[in-house]
Amino acid sequence: MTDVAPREVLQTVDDPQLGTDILSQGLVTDVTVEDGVVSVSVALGAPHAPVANEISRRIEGAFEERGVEAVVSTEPETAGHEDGGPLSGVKNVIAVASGKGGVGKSTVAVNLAASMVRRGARVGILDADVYGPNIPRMLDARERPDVTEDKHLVPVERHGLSVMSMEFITEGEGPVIWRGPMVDKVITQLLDDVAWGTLDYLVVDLPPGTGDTQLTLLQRVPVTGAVVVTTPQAVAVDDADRGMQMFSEYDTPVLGVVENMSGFVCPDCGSEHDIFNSGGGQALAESFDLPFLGSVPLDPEIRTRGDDGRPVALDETTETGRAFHELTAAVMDNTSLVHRRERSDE
Ligand SMILES: Nc1ncnc2c1ncn2[C@@H]1O[C@H](COP(=O)(O)OP(=O)(O)OP(=O)(O)O)[C@@H](O)[C@H]1O
Repeated sequence: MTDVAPREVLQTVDDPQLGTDILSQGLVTDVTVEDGVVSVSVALGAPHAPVANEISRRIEGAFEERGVEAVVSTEPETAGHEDGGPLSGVKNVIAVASGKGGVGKSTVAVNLAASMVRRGARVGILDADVYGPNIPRMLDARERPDVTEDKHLVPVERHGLSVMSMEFITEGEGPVIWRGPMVDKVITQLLDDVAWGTLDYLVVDLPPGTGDTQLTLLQRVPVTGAVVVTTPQAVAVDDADRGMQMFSEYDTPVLGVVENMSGFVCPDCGSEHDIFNSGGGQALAESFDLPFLGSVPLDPEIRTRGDDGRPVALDETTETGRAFHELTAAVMDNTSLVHRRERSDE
């Protein structure tokens, strides 16, 4: 052990996505040696991202090759939003957005959040779709949230997720037609007056388009990254363009594009049909130079399980469950990438 310099070893470990070594990238936050065992802390920003496991394995392997045991911890050293506000225990805010309504944005948000839980993360979901909140139905979370002594709403727990929806605070008054300032007030309440606690990820289901809710959220919260959901039909480039402009105005990185309702696997004959065409998501990603995160098939189980409050992503034995699991891995890896890029730019 004595002739192994830990920092020199770390310099030989490359980041799998960026290709540069993790030491010069500034990812190593601490190195200690005790009883011949090297402890390394790396800041990767996105807990339970597969890339974090890969980097840990690379570090351990590099030491093992030199006959040294290494223990790696990948938890980020800070909580995330350090303003001391209600989101200060939240490490990553992931906004799920779409240019148009009805493309399955809420479905993707719920299943993404459920898959993150399956991967071991602490996750909350905020239904910010003030005009059509459907997260409570998709998770069968209908009860009124408790209120703490200092008047904070306690998210409803379901399938390991902390859930909050504007439907909880409007007592199911039905569809609302709200003007900008009112939307602003409700979103502010959902952000400020909720006891979110410690979360690795807060997934936010935005309403479609580029309205008041999106602007309030982007102004008020440091959103770590956005996931854009689209369908395979000819994508309305104008809508997408407005969305991308909005995110870039607020310096919000777009983590990538998901194509939903991509191909239909016929339950009777087993063959796949491209009912809505295919490749629209990939094309959208390419035209904006964004990562393509994956596609989700048109699967009747998505709707039936969504209606029963049991997201399909909870069951990885199904092909659709696995599709969500894979795209969630890509979302988490790209979230980590945002943090790692930030550190190497510091
Ligand atoms: N891949 C899919 N296969 C089958 N049904 C789906 C799929 N994705 C979504 N759905 C169904 O389509 C309907 C609309 O989905 P969802 O509410 O997620 O869309 P949205 O984009 O969030 O809509 P809104 O514009 O109202 O916010 C739901 O009934 C949902 O179960």
